[in-house]
Amino acid sequence: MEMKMNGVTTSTATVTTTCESQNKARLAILELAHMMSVPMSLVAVINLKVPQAIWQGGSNAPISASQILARGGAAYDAENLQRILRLLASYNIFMEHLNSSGERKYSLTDIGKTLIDDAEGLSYAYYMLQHHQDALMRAWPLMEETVKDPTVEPFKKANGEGAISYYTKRPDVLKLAVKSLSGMSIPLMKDILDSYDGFQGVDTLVDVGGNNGISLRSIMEKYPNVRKGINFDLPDMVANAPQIPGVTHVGGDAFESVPSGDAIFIKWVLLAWTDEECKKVFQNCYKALPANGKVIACEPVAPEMTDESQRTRALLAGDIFIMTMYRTKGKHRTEQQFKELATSAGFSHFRAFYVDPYMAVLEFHK
Ligand SMILES: C[S@@+](CC[C@H](N)C(=O)[O-])C[C@H]1O[C@@H](n2cnc3c(N)ncnc32)[C@H](O)[C@@H]1O
Repeated sequence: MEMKMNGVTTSTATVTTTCESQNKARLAILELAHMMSVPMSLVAVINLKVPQAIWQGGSNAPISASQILARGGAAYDAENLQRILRLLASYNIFMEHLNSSGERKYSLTDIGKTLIDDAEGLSYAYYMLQHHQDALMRAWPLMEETVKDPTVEPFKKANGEGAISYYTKRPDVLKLAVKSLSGMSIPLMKDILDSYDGFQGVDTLVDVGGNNGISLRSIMEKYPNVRKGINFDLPDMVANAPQIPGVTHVGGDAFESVPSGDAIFIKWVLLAWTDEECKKVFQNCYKALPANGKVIACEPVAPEMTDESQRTRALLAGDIFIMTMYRTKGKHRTEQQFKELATSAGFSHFRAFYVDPYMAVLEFHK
């Protein structure tokens, strides 16, 4: 609607729209200012064992905050737990069931169920705990340092040493790190192996940066043609790796050399290295492979376009995590960046398979 007063034309529609967009902007910035409440609430419910109290071996029947606490047997504050659960319900981690008398009960959504341990005692809960432990939390306030001085990682500035050396010196921290990696790997490997068949025809498979060998185990269970698995990682990492039929654990440094095999698997490793380091490892892989050999990398692939989708946000947030914790110049790379790195090390053919929303399988053929 247009109004003319004293020769000035005012449009109420425009005023309303401007006002609405300013309100939305103020709301958005407040949500961001309080964002830390979300991961810290998740950590709190994991530590309080709330998901298991609701899950009860699969019943997942809605229960109230006081019933959740009663199942744990502790006389804790139900009102405050309910406040945490309400926030997490707004992020679709719990489903809130509000009855006519105003009582709130909670069950687990699909996201909440990722926090429930499987038969091996693994889940995404350990990934949440790993990412929010004290040593990592100390590094976050130093993130701006990556812009001012990209030569030293904030993690190192905060803790006096790099992340891997920090983990390997502390048995409890290392245990959590390994559990968090395994909890992510098992469902991811299942998805990959359901749709990617590039392990067919491989007899000896090397997993570079394979940690405890759990990915090799999944591959060899699905593909019995892989008779020999070589799990290659830093000596401190393989020192206590579990025995897996057909798998030999080998300690070493991928920047120096990698063991030979028909194919080389490398998952969730390249992201933590600089371009120069990746090139060096690609060159070492090239030397270790036969004429028709291939590298099968499984890494997050950054989108070319920036948008507001959950996938883009998860991948870009992961990129900042790497920059802050592992290598200021490690990164989530685009498909094109991966291709250029591998080509510079001599690989001639490249294929990408988007089998998972976060990680893609990238094949580099000799
Ligand atoms: C993020 S973890 C990924 C582990 C495993 N591939 C997975 O997907 O669960 C990175 C691994 O790379 C290993 N690593 C780091 N630097 C290495 C090096 N120079 N040579 C061999 N392995 C290395 C680490 O010890 C760690 O186990």
